[in-house]
Amino acid sequence: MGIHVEGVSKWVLRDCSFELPSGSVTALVGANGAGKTTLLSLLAGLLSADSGQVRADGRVAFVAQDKPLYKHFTATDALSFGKHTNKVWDQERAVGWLSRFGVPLKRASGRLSGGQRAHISFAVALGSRPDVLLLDEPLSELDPLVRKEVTAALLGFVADEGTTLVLSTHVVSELSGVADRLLLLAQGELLVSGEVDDLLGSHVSYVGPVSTAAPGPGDVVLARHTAAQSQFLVRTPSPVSVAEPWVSRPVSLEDLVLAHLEVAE
Ligand SMILES: Nc1ncnc2c1ncn2[C@@H]1O[C@H](COP(=O)(O)OP(=O)(O)OP(=O)(O)O)[C@@H](O)[C@H]1O
Repeated sequence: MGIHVEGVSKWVLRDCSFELPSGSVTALVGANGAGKTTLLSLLAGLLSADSGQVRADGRVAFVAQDKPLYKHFTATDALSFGKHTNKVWDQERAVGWLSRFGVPLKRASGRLSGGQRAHISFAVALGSRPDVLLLDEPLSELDPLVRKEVTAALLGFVADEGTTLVLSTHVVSELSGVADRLLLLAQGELLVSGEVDDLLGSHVSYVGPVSTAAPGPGDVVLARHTAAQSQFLVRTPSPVSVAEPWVSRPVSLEDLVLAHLEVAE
């Protein structure tokens, strides 16, 4: 149960095409206003495309960025709502999530913390046993330890049930080891798309003496110069070793994302 998107355009989004296989974990990154929520809303079927096609196979659940909940609803009410509005419902899983994270079941959500409300949204989404789970900045309300636990739990669903996960985030430092695919949006355009391993294998950083040109082949994504040295982050299908005094270094996912975002600014 994957996602297929072809030539989709909507307001700021222009001609986005990509495919996400079943059981993949995709990080959707981009600056504020790049179009992440718009793209997730299209995938969730909450918006329709002006042109192009979106196909998400199976049941889709979407946890919106602001995690909207009726403020008088308790967690129990929210699960009851989930049960009555979804064809498939797994009460045990939904309740299990809330008890794992210690969310009071009988307190109105208006009197819960942002993190506790986020857990109610997760519980409702997971209770619907989605094949495709779309999360818009899911971790933003959570403390660092809980972020780790939530991420591990979500990856558990991917591993155990082949759930296809797409999550937008600004916290690029936490993507490594989580996402196996990347979608990077800049001003509505899909600037980078693909498997993380392929992308890391096709980017390299060259560091050496001050120079106006990179010492090896490829498209320069970002160049930085100090008084003493130059550094080029380059995209190339096959990184080569460079002659001394230059050194080539592998690029981390964070470096790669930040470089593309910085250039797109
Ligand atoms: N209902 C709408 N009608 C027209 N334009 C919209 C609408 N909603 C959002 N936009 C515009 O679309 C652009 C992309 O917004 P979107 O919310 O998708 O960005 P985002 O990448 O999720 O940003 P952020 O990281 O700040 O949440 C913005 O310029 C925004 O003003």
